[in-house]
Amino acid sequence: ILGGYEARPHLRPYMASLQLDGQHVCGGFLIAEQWVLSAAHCTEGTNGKLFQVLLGAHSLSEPEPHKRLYRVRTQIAHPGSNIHNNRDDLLLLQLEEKAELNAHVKVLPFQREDRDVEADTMCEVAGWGTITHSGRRPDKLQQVERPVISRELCNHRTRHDQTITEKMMCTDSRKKDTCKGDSGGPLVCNGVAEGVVTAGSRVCGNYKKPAIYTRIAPYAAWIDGVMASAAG
Ligand SMILES: CC(C)CC(=O)Nc1cccc(-c2cccc(CN)c2)c1
Repeated sequence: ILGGYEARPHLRPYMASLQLDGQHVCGGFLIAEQWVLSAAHCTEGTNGKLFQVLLGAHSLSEPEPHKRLYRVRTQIAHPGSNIHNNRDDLLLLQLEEKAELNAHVKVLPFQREDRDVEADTMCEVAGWGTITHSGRRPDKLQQVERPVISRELCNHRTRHDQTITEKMMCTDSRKKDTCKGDSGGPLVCNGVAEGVVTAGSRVCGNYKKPAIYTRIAPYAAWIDGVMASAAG
């Protein structure tokens, strides 16, 4: 997160850190006791290795009472996701066991009504992604408030030039923005997860490249289907 600030500890008990060999790679969030939603592009370069999911954390390094690392039973990328564009950039992770829910570990409801969030709506996004252009990584969860911008503006020739589909949404990226390692985290508007951070043009803090999110509502049926079929 560029231009943000340290989150109040455990005010976002749904936040997950997707880790490989103890290193934070991407964000994610708890959508059910045994399921985390993140971004498919986070699996780039992992050579099919499974993530581990850290829940209940504020600091990535310090011991905290409700912090717990979960193994992943299965990772399911949306069948439409690919490395060439940001379309269908969603990843579902089934934990080896149900997460122990408590004050620091909670499920975040996601939007199921497929209607655009109005432009200028202030939303918030949090993550352990880089906090400087030089790529400094924070130890503690950061957050920032960002206004939604219209798809029309986001699709302008000088911005993302007609690549933003009706299954995506954008927020202003002037100075305050998502950045590397924030992918997979939720864009929360009025307490509901409306979007999942995607890398887009992999540029941060430049108003010409607004932040892009995969809207969740259009994928509610896919998410429910995967969770139901894996329920076993
Ligand atoms: C395996 C993945 C971590 C690879 C990756 O995502 N790289 C990468 C590099 C630079 C910026 C970003 C990035 C992320 C989220 C939002 C934005 C733009 N606001 C950029 C993402």
